[in-house]
Amino acid sequence: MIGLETYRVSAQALADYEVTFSDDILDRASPELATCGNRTETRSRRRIAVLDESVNALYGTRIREYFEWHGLECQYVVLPPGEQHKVMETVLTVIAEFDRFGLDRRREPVISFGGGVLLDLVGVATSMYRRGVPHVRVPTTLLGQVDAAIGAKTGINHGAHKNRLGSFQQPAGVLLDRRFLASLDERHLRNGMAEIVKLAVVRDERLFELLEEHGELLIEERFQGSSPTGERVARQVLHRSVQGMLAELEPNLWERELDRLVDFGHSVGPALEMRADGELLHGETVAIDIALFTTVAASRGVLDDKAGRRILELLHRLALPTDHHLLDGDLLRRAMTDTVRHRDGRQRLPVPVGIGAATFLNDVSDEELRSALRHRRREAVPT
Ligand SMILES: NC(=O)c1ccc[n+]([C@@H]2O[C@H](COP(=O)([O-])OP(=O)(O)OC[C@H]3O[C@@H](n4cnc5c(N)ncnc54)[C@H](O)[C@@H]3O)[C@@H](O)[C@H]2O)c1
Ligand SMILES: O=C(CO)[C@@H](O)[C@H](O)[C@H](O)[C@H](O)COP(=O)(O)O
Ligand SMILES: [Co+2]
Repeated sequence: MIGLETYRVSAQALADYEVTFSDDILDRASPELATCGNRTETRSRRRIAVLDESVNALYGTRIREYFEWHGLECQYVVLPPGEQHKVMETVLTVIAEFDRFGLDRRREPVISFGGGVLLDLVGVATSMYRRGVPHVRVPTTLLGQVDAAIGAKTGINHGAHKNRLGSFQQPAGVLLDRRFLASLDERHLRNGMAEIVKLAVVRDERLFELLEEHGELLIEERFQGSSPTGERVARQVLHRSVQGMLAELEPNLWERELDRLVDFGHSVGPALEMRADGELLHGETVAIDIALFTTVAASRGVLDDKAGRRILELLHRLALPTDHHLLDGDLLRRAMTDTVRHRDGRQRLPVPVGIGAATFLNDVSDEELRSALRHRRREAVPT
């Protein structure tokens, strides 16, 4: 007690989880999937697995064979793919399945197989159910592997807003297996590349160079290492991306600090993504946002023209969009209003000051943004 009427409660939550690269998690000889997330002494042989519909079609048989071989009794829930399903209704469907299964509180990890959409929404369900049940994440998209799966954020869209509802929930474990990327279509590979470009621009010049030199090869080989160079670079790029992302996330996992470099690409992007209503993928809006704020930085002179050009050229080379017809002055203004609220009253706009280095701006006017947009359109390479 610190006064006559006041009791202070002070407790700390420890985040402690592992992100593990594994070469073939569905190989029955790999123990990771069978053991991941079950750290309690009273181990259970039951699991509930939530699968994206496409992942189920492609890998469902192998996943079922794996759990069966390991003597785990598993219930399967298959969810339809697509950002339009990242809503509360789907979360409640998942929760109804937990009830039907009779999910124990700690010893029966929920295991998710899918991209960022599925992981985000199952994350919401697992963080709410009994106020938190363990969740093992198995990302099957590039974007999932380098970003969505490895931090502590869960989220669903609500109203007109991206990720308006969600929670911070550390995963019980994350298993990264690039073999899943073999079946990913080219657009979704490029989409994942956008989050890698984001990270490279703000903190890792070497990663940026690797993308400049080998980005197209990586996409062509779907990160499967069909050539010796492709193999070496795929491993390097995935490891540098995950390592760099975790280095940004770990010291600020609960986002007490709102100046976040990994928000680069996400200042007006989320509003554009919602407005485009399925026409643009998440990573594509990240690319458009990167292009816009690179232009802001170059126009201000905090970024030299050569570096600015390299960033835009890399986006073009990776066939990522750098503009969209729905991006206009009105959208920019409304996006910034919401972003400032999300960042607690300040803009905190990450912008590059070189390749691999960034700063935050807090005084960008609506006119400056509109002017950057006009500038981008004048410079746009006709296709
Ligand atoms: N929580 C976070 O920190 C965080 C970070 C970044 C992005 N996100 C969220 O992630 C979402 C985007 O994730 P995404 O890009 O992975 O999209 P996604 O989950 O929609 O998956 C993309 C598509 O690929 C299909 N698919 C998945 N795995 C496949 C495979 N191995 N082979 C073939 N097809 C496969 C899916 O069915 C889907 O159609 C957005 O909602 C974004 O907000 C969250
Ligand atoms: O897209 C996401 C998370 O949703 C990440 O790629 C990104 O690094 C950041 O977490 C976002 O910039 C901020 O996300 P949010 O708080 O707006 O959901
Ligand atoms: Co993102």
